[in-house]
Amino acid sequence: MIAFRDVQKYYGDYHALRGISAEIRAGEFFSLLGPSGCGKTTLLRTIAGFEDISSGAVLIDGKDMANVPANKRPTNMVFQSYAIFPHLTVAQNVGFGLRRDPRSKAEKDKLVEESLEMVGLTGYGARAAHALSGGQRQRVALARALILKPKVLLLDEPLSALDRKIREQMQVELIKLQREVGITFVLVTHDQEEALVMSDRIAVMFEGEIAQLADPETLYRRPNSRRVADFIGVMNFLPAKVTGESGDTITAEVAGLGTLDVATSQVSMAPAGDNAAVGFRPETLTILYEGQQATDREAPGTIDEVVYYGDMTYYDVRLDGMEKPVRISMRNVFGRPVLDVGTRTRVSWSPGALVLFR
Ligand SMILES: Nc1ncnc2c1ncn2[C@@H]1O[C@H](COP(=O)(O)OP(=O)(O)OP(=O)(O)O)[C@@H](O)[C@H]1O
Repeated sequence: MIAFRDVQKYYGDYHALRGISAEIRAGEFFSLLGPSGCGKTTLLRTIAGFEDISSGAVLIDGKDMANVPANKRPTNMVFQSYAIFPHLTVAQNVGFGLRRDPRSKAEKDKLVEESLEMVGLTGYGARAAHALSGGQRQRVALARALILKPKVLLLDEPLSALDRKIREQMQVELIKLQREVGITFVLVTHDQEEALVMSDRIAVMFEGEIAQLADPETLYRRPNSRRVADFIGVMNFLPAKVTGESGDTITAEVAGLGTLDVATSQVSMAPAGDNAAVGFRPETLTILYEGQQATDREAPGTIDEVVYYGDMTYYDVRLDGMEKPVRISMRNVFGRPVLDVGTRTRVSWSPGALVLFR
């Protein structure tokens, strides 16, 4: 549907996009995720035609967009600042893009009504746009984009100005909407949780390059570098040394955990650094209570810090012999006490849950 072929973009001397090659499939919810300044907005704008590229190509449906101006592309963009016109009604805002459309007023009114229904604003047409909440305004902006039936909807941090509760609600609504209309959505966000929740696939970007492009689960379970692992959620790292390889097993000496064998499928193929490391997510470790057995391996340690979240508790545990603690998340099941700082404990872990970076 959309293809980037070695896209390079310079702003003067600044190299903002450094050879982007990727494909976005028709009908998918695709996110560009990365820290501020990594080039995700610039990349999104090259799809819309708001940004020229320095070299390479952007194709939509196989057609090179080089000489196609923004208003001739099958795309529409929704911005963070939901630029709607406060002095117009909701219906006038939504129908704005149809003002030069030759269809009759009755037909256009019907389209406006349909679009409002899609975003859950049935009956709001006559309201003044300035009298809407942030979430409602964002819906109006969406309806205004959808009424033009674009093949691709481009979303530039559309939810970042909303309160957490409304943002989470809108995330779910956007996924539903996307499934319903079947349009390709491309979302820019710096919020990893948002990207994980909403996307079919995510491109993680750093400094003008795509570091990894994968579905949410692969990004979370099998990040291809420590940097990606660190950006998506919490990952613990322990220094490791690879001591042997045979067939599809690699043996590593891991600080705090000892010697272990990992399958090559658990080894990330990031560029080799001087030192290897193993990474694991907080929920793959478990604190063992008195009398509890480890499901696989266990290691002794001391609780350094306790952060209580109601439904779960984070424990920072210093494994014996380690200077820095690892973070462990535990679901708070009824009847389980929260352990105190300083408690000696045992940690259950499984070699199958970790990733070896080297
Ligand atoms: N018009 C411009 N002129 C010069 N430099 C620019 C221009 N637009 C963006 N840049 C620079 O290019 C880099 C990428 O910008 P871009 O807006 O794509 O980043 P981003 O990942 O979307 O970040 P943010 O989340 O902060 O918007 C930044 O360092 C930015 O300062």
